[in-house]
Amino acid sequence: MIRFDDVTKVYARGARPALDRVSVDIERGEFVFIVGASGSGKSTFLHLILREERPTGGRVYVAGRDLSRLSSWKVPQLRRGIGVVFQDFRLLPNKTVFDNVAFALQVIGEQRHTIRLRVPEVLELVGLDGKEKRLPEELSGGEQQRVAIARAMVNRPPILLADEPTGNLDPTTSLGITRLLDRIHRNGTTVVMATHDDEMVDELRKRVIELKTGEVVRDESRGAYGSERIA
Ligand SMILES: Nc1ncnc2c1ncn2[C@@H]1O[C@H](COP(=O)(O)OP(=O)(O)OP(=O)(O)O)[C@@H](O)[C@H]1O
Repeated sequence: MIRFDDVTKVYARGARPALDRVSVDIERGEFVFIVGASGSGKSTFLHLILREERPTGGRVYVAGRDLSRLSSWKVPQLRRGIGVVFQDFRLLPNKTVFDNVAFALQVIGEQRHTIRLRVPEVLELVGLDGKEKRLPEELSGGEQQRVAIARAMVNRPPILLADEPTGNLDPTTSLGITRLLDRIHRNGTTVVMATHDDEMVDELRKRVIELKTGEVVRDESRGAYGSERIA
């Protein structure tokens, strides 16, 4: 589903690579944690999948498409197939829960009856039914993140990228969010989650790819957050 073939990313001439000859294959339907210290290249990894950045060397493939050969006018189509969730939720503050999620369908020109059907469906999936009319400020952090996940999933993308989705949440709330991402994964979505959240990684025991100064130093199928913690 996602393939990095010897990918290097250098942002500024002379700077140390943010990613250094990374080769990784993520199958359709996998759940993968990307871990590593701050600055190790996790966000860069996600930006390359979205073609928000382009590699300096090597190739990135998403759903069989070589992103280096993708015309600019096809980038929106690529991104439509990828839901994205961020640490800071990024909700529209003056729109209700329903409208925040509906907006993702409106911008791609979905019809009103599709929107009326899909939004309640996805809000139920994330456990927010009954809160459609609230504004983001009337929700807890965990609920706001659920809205963001609903917005990312309402278009039914085959891939979900999450960049530190539990970074602003307490441990109990984080666990709920991570379990929700796991449920989405079990429904068939390929999930890639960059995180510092050791408890989440240890709880779920999914594939773990660890980056260190841009290099893959570990890739385990049922990994823990830190390699030293593996029995
Ligand atoms: N737009 C940019 N321009 C220049 N350098 C950048 C840019 N984005 C990231 N970098 C550099 O690339 C390296 C990797 O950054 P990246 O954001 O991918 O790491 P990260 O693992 O996501 O970090 P964090 O956990 O703090 O979010 C860092 O040295 C960073 O300073």
